[in-house]
Amino acid sequence: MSINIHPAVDNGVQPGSDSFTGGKLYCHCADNKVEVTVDAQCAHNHVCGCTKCWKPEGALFSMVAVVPRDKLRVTANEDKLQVVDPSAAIQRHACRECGVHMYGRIENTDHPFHGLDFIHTELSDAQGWAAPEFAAFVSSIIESGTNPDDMGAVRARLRELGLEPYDCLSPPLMDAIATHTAKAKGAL
Ligand SMILES: N[C@@H](CCC(=O)N[C@@H](CS)C(=O)NCC(=O)O)C(=O)O
Ligand SMILES: [Zn+2]
Ligand SMILES: [Zn+2]
Repeated sequence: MSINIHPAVDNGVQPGSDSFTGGKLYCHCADNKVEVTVDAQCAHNHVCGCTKCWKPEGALFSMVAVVPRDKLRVTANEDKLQVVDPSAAIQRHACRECGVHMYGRIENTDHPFHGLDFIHTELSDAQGWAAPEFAAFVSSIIESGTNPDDMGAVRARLRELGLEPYDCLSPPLMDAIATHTAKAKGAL
């Protein structure tokens, strides 16, 4: 069985550059592409198996990272963007023609990740974006039709690529979310 995790990692994870400061993202339309300009290196890049994140054709996982929202601007064809699911915590702005998700934004100021936008760095031609570090929501690929019997092989392949598999986010990010919640409740 061939396992297509994501085209950006299937031939090995490429390291990012410490001196990288951002680039432009383009949707998949042949013309009048939506263009998003990001003036920052990304953080917490990872592959995500959830059904909500945009995945390229044939990939089991999405690749998604965050940048400060004040470092991201839509610089061309913004009129083609629409929010995929207005009820979701992450408002994913997708091109209505090609379907690619250009950025995800959290508008709830109480959310632990408010202030960060979610991006797919593969939409950029620039080299140097920080590499994916782990695999999130791995079990969720079953919800998109992956045979549960294949999960052992998928997790083994992720480990081979150096992408430790988790069924939610990584422990440091789950700790950051819990810390935010504890502070909001006064427990910390
Ligand atoms: N099992 C669910 C998990 C969805 C999920 O919780 N996704 C995570 C990772 S992207 C999340 O933070 N979602 C928030 C949102 O989509 O707004 C699915 O695959 O649809
Ligand atoms: Zn498009
Ligand atoms: Zn996701």
